[in-house]
Amino acid sequence: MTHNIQNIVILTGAGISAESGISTFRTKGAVSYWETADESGVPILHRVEDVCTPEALARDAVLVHRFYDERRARLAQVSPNAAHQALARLDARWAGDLLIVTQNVDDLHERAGAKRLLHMHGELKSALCAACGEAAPWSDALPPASACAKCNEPRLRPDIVFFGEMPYQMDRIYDALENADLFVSIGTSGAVYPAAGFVQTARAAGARAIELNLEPSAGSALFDETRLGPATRLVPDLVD
Ligand SMILES: CC(C)NC(=O)[C@H](Cc1c[nH]c2ccccc12)NC(=O)[C@H](CCCC/N=C(/NCCC(=O)O)S[C@H]1O[C@H](COP(=O)(O)OP(=O)(O)OC[C@H]2O[C@@H](n3cnc4c(N)ncnc43)[C@H](O)[C@@H]2O)[C@@H](O)[C@H]1O)NC(=O)OCc1ccccc1
Repeated sequence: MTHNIQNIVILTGAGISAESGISTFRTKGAVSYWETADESGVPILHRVEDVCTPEALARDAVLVHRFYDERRARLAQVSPNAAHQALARLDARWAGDLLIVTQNVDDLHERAGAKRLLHMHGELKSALCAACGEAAPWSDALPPASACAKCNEPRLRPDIVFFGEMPYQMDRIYDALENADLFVSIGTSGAVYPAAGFVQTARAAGARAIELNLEPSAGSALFDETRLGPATRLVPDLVD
């Protein structure tokens, strides 16, 4: 990390958790899928429209809850990898401003020790009350119809930002982007907005922009530099 860099914003996507065994997003043409697996390991493709929109929750809450229950249960079977750990080391030692903005809803960044971390699309381990907006840790003891501890309404949902919903803490993110000297994007296809637009905001503010990805992304041309390869190699190389 060169000397004239004070403030850093790091954006991560599903690619940083891929080597930990968490599946990435699939986009075939216009249709986007999430892949999980049934108990015998047979892959199941869920269309985003069926599991990750407010309409889907209204239409079939049991399916949406089962989809996120499966992904939450998967967290117990996976661990942070060398890329998560390298970012946690950088977070611990960096004297300037640093913010890790993740699109991921898994808990691998914080399990690696990252502190200056923001989940812009929510977290699997959090429950949200659809009535009063109260967020609370998700506990598996929570039967689907259980009530909100604050307003007692039985309308708890996964604390996940669905498509069509506003991502979390956008003001804090844009403040950090406008003050960044370095913007690093790791393991993201640049397919989903507003995250896919952060590189333009950072560059417009004068930041240097580096992309670390297995393959070129939809936004590669917007970066000063693209390094191709697995995150577990590229991220330690960048930060150590
Ligand atoms: C599909 C897309 C076109 N649609 C959108 O972007 C929509 C609509 C939209 C808004 N603005 C637009 C402008 C233009 C076009 C469309 C839009 N955006 C929204 O709806 C957003 C909300 C979007 C958030 C939805 N929720 C998620 N996640 C939570 C759920 C869950 O996770 O289940 S998005 C979800 O999908 C995205 C997946 O992308 P990636 O993480 O990048 O993963 P992907 O698999 O695609 O790519 C992985 C990459 O890693 C690389 N890789 C793989 N292995 C490795 C490896 N080992 N090492 C390194 N790299 C690796 C691969 O090469 C690949 O490039 C992430 O953001 C993820 O969080 N909300 C909103 O705009 O609200 C409006 C609004 C405005 C004002 C007021 C109110 C409302």
